[in-house]
Amino acid sequence: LNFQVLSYLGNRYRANLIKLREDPLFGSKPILDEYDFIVIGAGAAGATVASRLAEIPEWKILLLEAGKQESLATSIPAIAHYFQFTDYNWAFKTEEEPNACKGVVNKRCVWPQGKGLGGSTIINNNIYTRGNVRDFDRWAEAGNPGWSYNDVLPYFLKNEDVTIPELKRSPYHGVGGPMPISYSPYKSKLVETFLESAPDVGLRVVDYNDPNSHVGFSRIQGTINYGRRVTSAKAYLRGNMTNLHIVEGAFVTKILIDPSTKVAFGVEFDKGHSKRRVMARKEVIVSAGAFNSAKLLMLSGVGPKEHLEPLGISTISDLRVGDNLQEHPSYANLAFTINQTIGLIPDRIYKSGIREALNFYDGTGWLTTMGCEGLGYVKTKYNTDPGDIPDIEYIFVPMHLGGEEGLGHSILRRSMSVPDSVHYDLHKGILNKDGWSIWPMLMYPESRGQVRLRNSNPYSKPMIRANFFDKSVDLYRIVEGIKMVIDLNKTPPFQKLGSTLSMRSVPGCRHLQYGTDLYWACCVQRLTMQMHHQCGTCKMGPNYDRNAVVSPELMVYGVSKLRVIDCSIMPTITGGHTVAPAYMIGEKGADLIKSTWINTIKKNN
Ligand SMILES: Cc1cc2nc3c(=O)[nH]c(=O)nc-3n(C[C@H](O)[C@H](O)[C@H](O)COP(=O)(O)OP(=O)(O)OC[C@H]3O[C@@H](n4cnc5c(N)ncnc54)[C@H](O)[C@@H]3O)c2cc1C
Repeated sequence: LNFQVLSYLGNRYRANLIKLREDPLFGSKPILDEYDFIVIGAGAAGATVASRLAEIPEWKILLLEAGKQESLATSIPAIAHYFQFTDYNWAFKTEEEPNACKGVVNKRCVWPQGKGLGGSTIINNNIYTRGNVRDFDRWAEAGNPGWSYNDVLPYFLKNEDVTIPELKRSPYHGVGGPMPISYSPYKSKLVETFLESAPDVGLRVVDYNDPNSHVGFSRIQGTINYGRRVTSAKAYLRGNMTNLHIVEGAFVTKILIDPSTKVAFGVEFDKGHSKRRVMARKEVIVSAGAFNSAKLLMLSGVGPKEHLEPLGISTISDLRVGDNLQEHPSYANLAFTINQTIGLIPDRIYKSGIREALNFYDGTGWLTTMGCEGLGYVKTKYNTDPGDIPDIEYIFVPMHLGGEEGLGHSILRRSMSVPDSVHYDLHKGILNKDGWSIWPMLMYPESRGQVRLRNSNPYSKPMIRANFFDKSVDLYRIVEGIKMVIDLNKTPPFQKLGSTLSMRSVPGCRHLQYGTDLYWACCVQRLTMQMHHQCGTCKMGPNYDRNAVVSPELMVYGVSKLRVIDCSIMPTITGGHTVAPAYMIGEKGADLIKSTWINTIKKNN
């Protein structure tokens, strides 16, 4: 019976694989010498662009992806963090930071980015949030026509297929798009407590993706279907598009740009042990994510001249590539314990592994959880905006970091690079005890970081300076968020569970009085936690913006036939997690390309 079940699962998995070119397993066609469009990177934005371009049957499109296909295991939302320890992760790290990451392993914060057909959507946490109306209106006000909230809303809707019954009729949700949006089938009792506590702090339960109700608490809308992860590859690349050639294991090392005409005409990439060149008749599109898009442009001569020339790279267009890096820092070490066994304790759940596997097969059970279950959008005392614009996001997790001992051993906190000694000291006495945490995430950082080449070798990882808390208000907004979470714990719904804050202080901050602003600031600076929402490194802006890398049409300044379409184009980070905006950017980017070339075709006729 077991054999039959396994071979059934194996066959189903194989039937779902994307057919690749030049792969002996699939006996498919060779890569051509020339395409109309070459898209680099099959992540959230790249897969979207490539599949939308393939809607034009006369066009031939090549999608190059450095990583491999997802697997049956990566479709399990609950174990997302494990894949950060596999080759589905580019596994970047910050340099030593002046104001952050001081207590993590080697004082360098880990910075994952997904690698494979699906990009970061293979390893992300499936949280689907779009951000605030003002985020996009500000992009437009900064000289980017076509990017206001009203302009981009149709692209959010085009991506979405909401299956949450109460949201299906909302004009702010899409039905029938490639990306299913649902709640996780698994719901802990603790998330109900979180939602019940909203009125006690003057808030409502809202749909945070409705532009009229951002501030409030909610369950998490997720990019999942029947409890399974849906990646950009699953959503966009499974169709039978014969004009779209998809190649995995293709590491792009350079964009080919004619130095005299400044026209992009192809790419160079490594596949297996061979170096390849493929030409683009119409455009090259860079969708390699905020670190690798910046890196690839710089390797190809597009970037700050003062940085490129000493590395021996001649500058084709002197642009501020790699500046303006933004991210959402947070703090994940608040631990509350409760007196009931209703938390998510991996050890307890893994011990009923067979039952959970069968549940997952039916699209139910613990394995379908995203780990975090609720979001709260709140305003701190630093937020003077009269509108519906929060400055801190609460990420509600029905477990504290001390809850993952035993089976499934400390994967979550290892993914945050918290050293063993700190972890066991901080969670002494509460290991594997039921409880919860809220991670307060800074929504609009004022500090800006930077990405630079380490050298001119395409295989070297870029230098990343996050520069967290360069502006101290960023730090103190998180501190306010922490204090507000501690107050939330005093509300009746949490108190009914005997919820208690663990007051063991963080090693390295014990010289400060527990609970003061200085103490919490020290904790955040030592155990800085990140959301992996890197963006902004190829900033979109008008031609008079000296820091802009791409135009509002996403064309790289100073080079023709070259666009960047991914999170790196964001002028400012959105107020929420970034995958929904990445899909929106991909959808809109594809339309911008179509409007350029379809109009040209018409004009020529
Ligand atoms: C661990 C983690 C958790 C996250 N959780 C959430 C969440 O819950 N909700 C949310 O909204 N957002 C989340 N995010 C962020 C979100 O997934 C990203 O913002 C989004 O996927 C970015 O899309 P992108 O297209 O810009 O880049 P990516 O999706 O990262 O895609 C870039 C692709 O380009 C490929 N590539 C790079 N360089 C090359 C090269 N030289 N040659 C060929 N291919 C190349 C990469 O392998 C990758 O496949 C998370 C991210 C991570 C890493």
